[in-house]
Amino acid sequence: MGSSPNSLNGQPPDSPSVPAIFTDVNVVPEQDKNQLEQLIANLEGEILQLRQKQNLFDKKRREALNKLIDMKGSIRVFCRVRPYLMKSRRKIREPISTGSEMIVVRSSGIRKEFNFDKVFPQEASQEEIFVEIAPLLRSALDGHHVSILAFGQTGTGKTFTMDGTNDQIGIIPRALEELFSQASLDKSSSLNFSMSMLEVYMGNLRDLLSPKPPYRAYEAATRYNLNIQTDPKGLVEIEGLTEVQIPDFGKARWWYNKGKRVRSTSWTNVNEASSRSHCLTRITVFRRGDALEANTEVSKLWMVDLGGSERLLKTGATGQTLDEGRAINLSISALGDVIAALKRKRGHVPYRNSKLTQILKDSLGDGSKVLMLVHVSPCEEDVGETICSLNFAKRARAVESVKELPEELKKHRERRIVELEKDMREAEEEIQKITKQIQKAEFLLSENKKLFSTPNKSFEAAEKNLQGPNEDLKEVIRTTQKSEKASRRSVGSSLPRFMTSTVASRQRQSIAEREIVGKVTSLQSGTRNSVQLSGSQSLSFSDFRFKSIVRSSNKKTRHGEMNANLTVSPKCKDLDLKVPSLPRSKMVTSSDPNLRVTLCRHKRRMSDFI
Ligand SMILES: Nc1ncnc2c1ncn2[C@@H]1O[C@H](COP(=O)(O)OP(=O)(O)OP(=O)(O)O)[C@@H](O)[C@H]1O
Repeated sequence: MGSSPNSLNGQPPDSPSVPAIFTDVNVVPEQDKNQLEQLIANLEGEILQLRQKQNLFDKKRREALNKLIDMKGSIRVFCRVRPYLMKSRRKIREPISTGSEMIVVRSSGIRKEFNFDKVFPQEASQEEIFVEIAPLLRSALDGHHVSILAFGQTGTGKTFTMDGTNDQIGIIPRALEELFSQASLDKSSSLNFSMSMLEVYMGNLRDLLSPKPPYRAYEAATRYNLNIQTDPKGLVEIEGLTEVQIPDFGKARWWYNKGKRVRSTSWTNVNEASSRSHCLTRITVFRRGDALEANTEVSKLWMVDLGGSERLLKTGATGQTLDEGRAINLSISALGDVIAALKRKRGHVPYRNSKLTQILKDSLGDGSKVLMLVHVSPCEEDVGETICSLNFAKRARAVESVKELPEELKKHRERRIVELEKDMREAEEEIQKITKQIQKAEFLLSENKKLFSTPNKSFEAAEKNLQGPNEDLKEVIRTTQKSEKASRRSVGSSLPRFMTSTVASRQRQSIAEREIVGKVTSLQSGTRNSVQLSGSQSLSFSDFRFKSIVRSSNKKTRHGEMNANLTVSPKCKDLDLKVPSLPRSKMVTSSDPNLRVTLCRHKRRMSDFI
């Protein structure tokens, strides 16, 4: 799930295809190798330090998010009003009106007001709902158990919210995608996921992902009655439940669709495709820190589409459908009791009253985050059901709701929330910055390692290899040699005065060097201008070979025969020359804290070029 060590900003750096002919020219003498070795060790140390810093900020971010969610309430309740459907009878005076955290039901002279953490009106999009869910997913990735439960009257849009349609994707498929996308950004730990899906149908558990055994009826194969076990630590496990590894979003989506197809649906008078059971999707998150904190944390994310609560008389249910309805209602009421007991911090929490609450036992209590999404219909004829559902949701909501807090405490709470949000943002920004620095350092490290492993052949030997058909490349190297010989007199302190550089030439040279450093830095940050060299392959303007190659290539450019491997920017031809070869004493290093790239230039022995 991490990116390649050489990648910059998650992108593999552009590495030029280095012709073998140039590889042989890359000669690293012994003394340079020692220096290179030191450089590699420094970079490794830097990476280690940066990782430690990254872990620290990640811890800060996790703590801030956790406090933030707890401050907002670890059991939160959202309400969503379904839009009118084609078949709905619409009255001029609508019974439901909404505010951002309030819903009012008016009918036959009664007026009831309910407050929730968030109320989504009829026109709310799937995206708007998901935005509010996303922090909980982050919390699950951080190691907390999270449960997202959709409930409400039959036909009010629970399945629409949780699963959605092809063009209006719901919470579960979005969450799957988001988990993988967040995991790919998380460089401080490695995250792996597995998935299970089950259905609680008439008090029995059915594995929705169980493999289809040959020679067996499908129904029989899936109608397992699974046992729920609780280990001494209080962790719940469902015996024999299929758990599949999901390495990527595509696989996750595939398994999810498979489980969905098995879910039982049957016909009632209220909803054409009514869910007759509770459908539970569990994503288990395995979070493993880096070597510094190597333990694996396991957390569960439950996304539950509860069966429709309904007045059984109204649905016209009889026989099995009536029993299904009763079972659904019983377990929803048991869930309400559990949440009420948790909220009142009662010693006894009645988990055992239903299979649903037994399954969710370890994901509803202390340290877990619970989000209940109550769904209601906008229609007049459903007002009774709507009030029932809203009363249930109200019971589930935290007692210490913000409305009931004294003004002073409310203000303090709001201030604290702003502070925590700021802390979280700052920590996230730092993490991003450090991640980029690590990527750069890793890139430099790998480049220098490549340089280190370059075979130590002589330049003459390299020249012997110049037998290939590429005359342009040969020409570049020959010109380089000639030019180096010719200009070696200009280097060194023993040069006659008239041959030393003028003020103007020194200025030109220093501008040129600065620009090269700039080019390399921009390459490190993943921006590909016309620079085709990796960091350690850049040439300094003062390098003889560089100058001569520039001259040679410029000449060629003028004649329109530029070598395909050489690119010259129209703006600054000399400085943008890209040669996919590696001058022997050019190493790329970085200086902490900003990992600024500098070219480590070395004095050359003149014999190197003869
Ligand atoms: N927000 C919405 N926007 C558009 N259509 C919606 C919305 N909510 C629900 N619907 C539509 O209403 C119908 C019933 O929705 P859905 O099946 O999701 O209800 P449900 O609560 O899951 O029902 P049941 O409990 O019987 O399974 C579907 O046709 C669905 O597409």
